[in-house]
Amino acid sequence: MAAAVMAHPLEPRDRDRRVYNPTVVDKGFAAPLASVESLSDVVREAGLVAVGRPSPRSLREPSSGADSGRWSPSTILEVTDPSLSDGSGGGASSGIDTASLSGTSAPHAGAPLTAMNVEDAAEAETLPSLGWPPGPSDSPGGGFPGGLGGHEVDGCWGDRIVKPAVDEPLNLSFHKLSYTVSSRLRLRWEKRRILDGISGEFKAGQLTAIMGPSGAGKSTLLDVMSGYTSSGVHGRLLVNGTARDSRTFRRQSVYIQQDASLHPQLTVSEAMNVASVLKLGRRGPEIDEVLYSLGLLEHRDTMTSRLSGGQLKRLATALELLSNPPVMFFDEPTSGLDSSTTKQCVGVLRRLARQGRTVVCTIHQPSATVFEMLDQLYLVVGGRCAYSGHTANLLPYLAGLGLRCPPYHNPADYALEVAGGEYGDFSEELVKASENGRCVMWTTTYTTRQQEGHRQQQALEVAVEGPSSNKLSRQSSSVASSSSQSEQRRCDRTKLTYPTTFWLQLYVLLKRTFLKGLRDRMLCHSRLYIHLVAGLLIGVLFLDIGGDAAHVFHNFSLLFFCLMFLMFTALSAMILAFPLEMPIIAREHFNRWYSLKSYFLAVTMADVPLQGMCVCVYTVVVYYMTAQPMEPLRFLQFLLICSLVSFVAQSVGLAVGAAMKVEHGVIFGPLVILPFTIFSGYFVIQRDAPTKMQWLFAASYLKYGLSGSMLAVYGYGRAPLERCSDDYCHFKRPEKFLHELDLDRGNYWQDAGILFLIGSVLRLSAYFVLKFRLRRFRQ
Ligand SMILES: Nc1ncnc2c1ncn2[C@@H]1O[C@H](COP(=O)(O)OP(=O)(O)OP(=O)(O)O)[C@@H](O)[C@H]1O
Repeated sequence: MAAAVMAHPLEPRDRDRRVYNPTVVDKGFAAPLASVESLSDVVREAGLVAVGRPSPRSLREPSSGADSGRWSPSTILEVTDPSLSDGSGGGASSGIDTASLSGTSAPHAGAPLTAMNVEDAAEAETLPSLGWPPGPSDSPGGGFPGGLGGHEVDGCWGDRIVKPAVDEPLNLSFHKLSYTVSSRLRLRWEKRRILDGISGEFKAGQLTAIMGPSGAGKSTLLDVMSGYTSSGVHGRLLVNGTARDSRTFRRQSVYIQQDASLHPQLTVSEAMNVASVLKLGRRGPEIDEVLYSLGLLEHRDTMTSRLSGGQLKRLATALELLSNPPVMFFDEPTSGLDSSTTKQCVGVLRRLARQGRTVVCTIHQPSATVFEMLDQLYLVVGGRCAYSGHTANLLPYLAGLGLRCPPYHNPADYALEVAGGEYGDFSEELVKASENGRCVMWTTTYTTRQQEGHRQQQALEVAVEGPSSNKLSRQSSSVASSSSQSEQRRCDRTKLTYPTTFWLQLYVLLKRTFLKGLRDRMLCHSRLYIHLVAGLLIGVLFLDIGGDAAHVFHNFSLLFFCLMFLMFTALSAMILAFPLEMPIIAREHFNRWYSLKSYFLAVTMADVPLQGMCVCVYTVVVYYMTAQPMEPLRFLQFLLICSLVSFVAQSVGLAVGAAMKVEHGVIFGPLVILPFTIFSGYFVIQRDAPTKMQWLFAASYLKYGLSGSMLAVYGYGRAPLERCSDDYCHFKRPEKFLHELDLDRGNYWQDAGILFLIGSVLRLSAYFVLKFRLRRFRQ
């Protein structure tokens, strides 16, 4: 029997009665002490019907209207005072109708909840809504009703609600899956099979852990299942029984890798905003909701670089959770976490699963408590399946093979010891017994099988009595219509490659890259100062030589040095742009935040203002101090040529950075551009070079830079130089000097055009190299 009491749960008079007041929920937790996360605790502490033990009604009635997809307060709790219940101690739960767990009316309708026990399902379905929208963000408590100010949330984030249940549960299965790589062994390419014909199923609503000894193939299996690795994979991958379409599946799943690669220069909320706009096309209320549910709300203004390891992992999950994906893969989400944080982390994964998601993770040596929190275990040994089934069935399974776990021994440890060969080599027996993952008899518990039987019995009754005679049929028809709607939504989504347009992606990524650049003050300022200081030094060294006919060769050296300097600074600024971000690009691009095109364009465009400023500062200082001709057109032409040379050098840097690792790029980059200096026309004039080497001059972009800058300074009918600090100046007339250097027939605009062309082609190549590298990076 349900009872709604109009008082705060912690008010003394009600504390005595131990009754929770649902109206507090309705009012958005306005009461000072009832913070949202403590709701379940309050109920538990109060000795009431646990959150995981709702009434049948609360299980069946999702909220409607504007709040659909979430659970309205009325469905959160219909709290029953045990004293008023039937005395079974289970309160309303004692009356749970197992049919209500069939998933027909639940938010994860259609998801087979075969291995979920009653409590688990109830836990999933009675998770309270956060009552969005929250109050003003500057309110105490971070804008959440009920207030979180000063509340230590880190300790209980595993107990919180996360995103609303998914509307499209997906069961993944794989049959005879193999993955082979070719590796080079003593000048020979050898094929190595890492996954060997394994099968299995990862169900919606369940938390599946992949375990096994080191090197068994756990991460590889996750890579293959998530689609992160696709070449070299053979076998059948199915989603809800039909062949997996990799493009569609990428829209439905996210993969959170072991090393949470995030942008250290952004705060938590900035990172969430970027993810939200890219994934949802807007900055939504989901941000605070998700942050809250993962215990990060009070850290939202913290720089990502200052987060702890566990917080980083949670942030990585929060970023992907924004799009409410039905399938989530986690590679070792608990590595590096202490036991308490590990428990919280697995708690979050379990909750994500309970809301209808398919959650698969790899895990190393879970404690007995953590192991109990898992639903399904997929044990891998040498790329084959040693066990696939419910965690509760592991020990009976092993016992059936004569492998008895010692009393008080952690089952997870025992399984790993067996798999690792500590009790002898049982791998063949295990693989045989599990039929390499095909055997499904261990996937359900005894209790669940009973529930399953009960549900089938009910379905049979409905079929006999007719479709309209039972509420189950009504639920079924609503499921049918919702599944056709979700089918429609799926079709709509299939047309889109990314959630947002190219231009929005470009805008967001540009903004993010700018922000990161500005935050990296050291790099940003030092680049500017280096150009200024170098300009001043060169200016002093070559002071006033520009108009002196006795120093034309010195001026020639000066112009060449200017190009060299700008070339190296531009190259080194861009050479690290991609290698350092490769893990981040791989994650974000794979999880469909943006296309590679928009990322590439944003990164290359974002550096333009800073590099432009650097070139301007340097050029203005040097041009003025060395007394080059004070004609605006000549100055602009010189500036343009300098900018184009740095554009080309940036493109070389991007291409080298895209193709190589950081350590290789730093060494190899300067080596790539050195040959261009030899054939620039400074050391050897083109007409004096052997005929067979003439083409190398044509390929040297520095030659066009030097030719262009000389023409800008001395070309186009410049008047004879007025000053001559020597007794005799042979090159008083600039055209005579240009003729000496074989530049008198040169064309400035042609040089500028060729430089632009070379820069663009190199940039395009950098894009394709990056695309290729990204593919290789995922293998
Ligand atoms: N691209 C590859 N080329 C060659 N060998 C590979 C490749 N990918 C994986 N392997 C090998 O496959 C085996 C399984 O690797 P995987 O990373 O999946 O193991 P794991 O079970 O996750 O190990 P750990 O628990 O230590 O992380 C390892 O021996 C690894 O060296």
